[in-house]
Amino acid sequence: MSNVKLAIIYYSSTGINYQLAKWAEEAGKAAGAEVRLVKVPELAPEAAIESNPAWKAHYDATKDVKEATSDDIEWADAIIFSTPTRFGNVASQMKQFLDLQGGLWASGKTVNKVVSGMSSASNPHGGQEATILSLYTSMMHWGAIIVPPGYTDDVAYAAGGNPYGTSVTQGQDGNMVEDVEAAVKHQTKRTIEVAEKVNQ
Ligand SMILES: Cc1cc2nc3c(=O)[nH]c(=O)nc-3n(C[C@H](O)[C@H](O)[C@H](O)COP(=O)(O)O)c2cc1C
Repeated sequence: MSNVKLAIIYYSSTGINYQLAKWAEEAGKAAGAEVRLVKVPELAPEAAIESNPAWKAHYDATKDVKEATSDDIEWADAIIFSTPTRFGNVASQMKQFLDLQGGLWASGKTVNKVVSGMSSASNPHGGQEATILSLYTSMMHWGAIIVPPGYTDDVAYAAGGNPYGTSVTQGQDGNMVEDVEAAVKHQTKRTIEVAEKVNQ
């Protein structure tokens, strides 16, 4: 049984980062952590969502997933973020959520959170690393403890070998190209293990 409280905070428009988040949730529960899976609020205009059937379908399918709040950050010992790449950067929905944590940051409540990031893009080199690095830049300002997966397990290689954080390519058919489930689960387990050490 782990003493770690793990928040998995994601944004997803067509389901890829939701699936990454779900695998992280599974791994977190398997490790005995207390887990919250939450999505950041959607910001896009209704018309944009309606114009994209895959986006609309995912939006409707995940209506019941709880929305992330500052309380989830304050509550968590460890946080796994998952965000799609948008022009090589963190999705604005995720960025908005981070930017709304100024009050928490100012009161020192983001310090020593153990964090790790995941991402996806439609090209194998479409900006996944840059997106995760952008996320980590904000985490440095938070005084968070960043836990990259590195090459701490061979599963990283089969998943495309991104040491910054697990990332995946979304193919033209909308599905994942690489098999990254094991890498997500390893990254989650490792993040929890580091949080356990920090909690000691
Ligand atoms: C506005 C916009 C910008 C995007 N920018 C990139 C990009 O820079 N590189 C890339 O490979 N894919 C890009 N994509 C594709 C998305 O990253 C991809 O569809 C996403 O990772 C799927 O994740 P999701 O299903 O969780 O939303 C972009 C998509 C949109 C809508």
